[in-house]
Amino acid sequence: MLFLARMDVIFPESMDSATKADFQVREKEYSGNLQRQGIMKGIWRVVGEYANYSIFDVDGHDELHEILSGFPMFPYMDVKVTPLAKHPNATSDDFFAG
Ligand SMILES: O=C(O)CC1=CCC(=O)O1
Repeated sequence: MLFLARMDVIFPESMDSATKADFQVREKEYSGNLQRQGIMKGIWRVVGEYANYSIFDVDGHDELHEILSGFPMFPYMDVKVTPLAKHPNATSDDFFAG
């Protein structure tokens, strides 16, 4: 099942830059592992915002929740999830093949 997630990162103003940098390193590692496993199909920056759109291919809601809540930045993220179904006019089955 495919899901589109928008993640907005909101760090508290009081958080120092070293702590932010540490979150970014750990986030990249966690995210990279998911991408290498094919669970996270892609991630895009929202232009001009500290936010991203990502696509996840998971078995269901519980797995997605577990994955999202495992992101190191999860406590500082506002996450909105949209379930995706195949569009009848889609010319490619790529995302649905796996
Ligand atoms: O958008 C960001 O920088 C935060 C983030 C969430 C998942 C990821 O890889 O980065």
